[in-house]
Amino acid sequence: MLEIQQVSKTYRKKRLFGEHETIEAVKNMSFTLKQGVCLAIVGESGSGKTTLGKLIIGMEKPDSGIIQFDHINLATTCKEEKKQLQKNIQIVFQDCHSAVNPKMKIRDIIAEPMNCHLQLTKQQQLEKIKELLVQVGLSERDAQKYPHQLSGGQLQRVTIARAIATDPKLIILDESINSLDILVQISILKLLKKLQQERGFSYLFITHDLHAVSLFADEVAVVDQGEVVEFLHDVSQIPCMTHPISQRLLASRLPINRQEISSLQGEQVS
Ligand SMILES: Nc1ncnc2c1ncn2[C@@H]1O[C@H](COP(=O)(O)OP(=O)(O)OP(=O)(O)O)[C@@H](O)[C@H]1O
Repeated sequence: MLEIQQVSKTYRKKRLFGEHETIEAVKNMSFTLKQGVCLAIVGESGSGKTTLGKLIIGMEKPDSGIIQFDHINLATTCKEEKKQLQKNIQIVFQDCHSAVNPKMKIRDIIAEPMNCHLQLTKQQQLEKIKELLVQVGLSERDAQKYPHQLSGGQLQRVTIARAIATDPKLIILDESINSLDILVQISILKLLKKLQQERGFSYLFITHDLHAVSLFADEVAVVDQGEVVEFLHDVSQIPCMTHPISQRLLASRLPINRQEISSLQGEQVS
C-alpha cells in the first residue's frame, strides 16, 4: 500500500560565520508497508524517523526517490488525488497538547477532518463524534469539554478519535504514546490494536522503544543516520537482532534498582 523507493532528504543548516552544514536526515531509504500491517520504525534520537513521517504526509518533499501510496506517486498527484491522500493518511503526534487548539471544544477538534473530507449534516456529525469518543474509551459527555479538562492520556485518545474520523487507510503514530505513563501506554496500544483488527488500518509506528514494538507491531525497520540498517518481517525475532544499533536499542531501558545504576556508573555496591 505504501512504497518508499530510494528516498533521500537533506537539510542545510546555517552555522556561525555563514558556513552551511548538510544533514542527510533520510538516506536512500526503501521499504514497503502492506495493508492491515503495523510497521515499526525504530531508531535513536536524530535517526530520521520524524522526517520520514513528514515526507509521507507531504509536510516535506524528498530530494530524490519515490513515495507511492495506493499506486499514486505523491510527487505527481493532482488536486483531487491530494485530497484523497489527506483523507487516507492521518498522523498522531507525540505532544497531544500542541496538536489541538486549546480554545476549541473536543467535539470541534474531532470534527476538523470531517469538515474537510466528509459530507455530513450537523446531526450526523455529532452522532459520529459521540460514536468515536466511545470507541476510544471516552464518554459522549466529553464532547462538550475543552482540552484542559482532560488528562494527557484522555487527550491523546481525542487525537486518535480525530485521526480515525475519516476512516483512513494509514495512521502514522509519531512517538504518540511515549509521554504517557506505562499503564496508559498499554491501554492505548490495546485500543490501537483493536481498531486495526476492526477497521483494517495500517500503522507506521515511529518509536525508539523496541519493547513497545514487540507488543504492538507486526514488522520492524531499525533506522540509523537516515538508513534502514535492519528489517524484520516478524517481531518475534526481535531478541535475535544482530545490528549493533538494534542491540543498543534492545538494551536501553532505565535501570530498575540501585545495583544496575551503580554498574552503569562503574561503581561498587556494598
Ligand atoms: N527542519 C530541519 N532543519 C534542519 N535539520 C533538521 C530539520 N528537521 C530535522 N533535522 C535534522 O535531521 C536529523 C533527523 O531528524 P528527525 O527529527 O527526523 O530525527 P528523529 O529520529 O525523529 O529524532 P527524535 O527521536 O529525537 O525525534 C537530525 O539531525 C535533525 O537535527
